Amino acid sequence: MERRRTTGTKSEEEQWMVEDRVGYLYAFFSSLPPNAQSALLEIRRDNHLQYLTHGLRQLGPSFSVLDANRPWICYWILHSIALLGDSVDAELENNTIEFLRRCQDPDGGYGGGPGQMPHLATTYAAVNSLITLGGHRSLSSINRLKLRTFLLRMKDASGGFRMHDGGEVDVRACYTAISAASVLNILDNDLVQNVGDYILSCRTYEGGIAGEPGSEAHGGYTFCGLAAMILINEVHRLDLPALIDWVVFRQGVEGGFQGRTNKLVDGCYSFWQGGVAAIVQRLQMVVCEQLGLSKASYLECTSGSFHDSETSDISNEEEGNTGISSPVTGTCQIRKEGQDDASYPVTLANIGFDFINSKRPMRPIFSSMHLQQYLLICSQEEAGFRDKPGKSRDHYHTCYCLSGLSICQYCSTADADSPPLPRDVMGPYSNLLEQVHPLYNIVLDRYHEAHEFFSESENTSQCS
Ligand SMILES: CC(C)=CCC/C(C)=C/CC/C(C)=C/COP(=O)(O)OP(=O)(O)O
Ligand SMILES: [Zn+2]
Repeated sequence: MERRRTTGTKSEEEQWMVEDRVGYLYAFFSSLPPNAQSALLEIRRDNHLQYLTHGLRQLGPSFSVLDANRPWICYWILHSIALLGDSVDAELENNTIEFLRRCQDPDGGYGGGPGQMPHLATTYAAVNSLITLGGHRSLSSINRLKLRTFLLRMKDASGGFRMHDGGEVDVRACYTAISAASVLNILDNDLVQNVGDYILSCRTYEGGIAGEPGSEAHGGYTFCGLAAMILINEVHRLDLPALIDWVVFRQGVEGGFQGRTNKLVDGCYSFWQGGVAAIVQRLQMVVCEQLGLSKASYLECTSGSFHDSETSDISNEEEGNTGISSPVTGTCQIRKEGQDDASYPVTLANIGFDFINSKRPMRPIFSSMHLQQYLLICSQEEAGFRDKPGKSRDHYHTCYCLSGLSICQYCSTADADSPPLPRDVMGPYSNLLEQVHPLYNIVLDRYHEAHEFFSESENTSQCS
């Protein structure tokens, strides 16, 4: 079959170059004897850990580098280390908590460095970093009362959020605000007000979500929009069949995902697009409802998609109930079109928790193996990960390539707490990473610790 070559925002030369480099690596891999192939598929855990720890130390004991991105660097590194099943030593942990404390603005939120203006992106990164570090000192260093005030100040008349005082309003700002508020258990109706309308205004004719109304659909923003819509309990308002259609066609012949139509694949979209695909797996009832499928068709299209116990769980549902009520998707409570707050009360604080405890009623909608192959053979370096062959490693790509690998490894199990089967993990089973909460991109056990911590009354009193 003739391969379709696309033209558009990337040049044909660029696409050929990627295909040549990727093709060369795959041909090289195929030419190797089995033991050498296995070695190439191994996650070079120790090397990655060394690269990451060195990166965090480079920020120095005083983290004095002049950069507006430092909480991000902390998050990319700490999250990567957590995904690899490790943690930093006590000194580095103390330095990081202390540094992030100095980034916290007296009026709430976190800036890119001490004394810098608070910004939603660095606030999200700082909150996720502190949750990833875990422990009382780290979690209680977040001033949630002031943070809520900062988030409310960022709220725009459109319902969206602006990144910082006087800054741009976009879907990234909506997600970072909602994600931080949700995980810290400070999400309320004032913050949620009309944010769904803003996100809906960013949908595009292709089926994905853009950064702002009128822009092009992009994987980064589609992840942000979808995750935020779930966290505010309004995901039923998105056109999920159209979104699925868009995201599945973003996986390229190389195995990796592209961020938008006619652009090159890049390892970081393994998380942004792979995360969208993994999230959608738990929304099958909403999808079926939007497609107008009856319960019988729903059962038919899910039967055999996972293990027998999974299908029998679903068949035990009340007759005629095609709603997205809790039993079908585990405990995930997702509102149906037309249901109002009064008829379908939901506690905003529990949405993230219920979501991760829900089952995945359907199999992956993308090729997990092909994506793992791209990540392990084309993105992995001796230490660290990169966008694509020919590019250099960096902490951002290391974080999102590992996050994408974790998404791939766990997306074929129906239950949140069953370990993946060896056949679903490319390379040796020792490649298995920690599982992430896909709505926040935080390693699951750190998420659970934070959820418990911020649900306890003595820790929530500063917010009431
Ligand atoms: C939580 C949070 C802050 C999320 C951010 C999400 C994210 C990655 C947004 C992408 C932004 C964007 C339009 C990149 C395009 O860059 P490009 O033109 O260099 O890349 P491309 O060719 O792959 O589109
Ligand atoms: Zn990238």
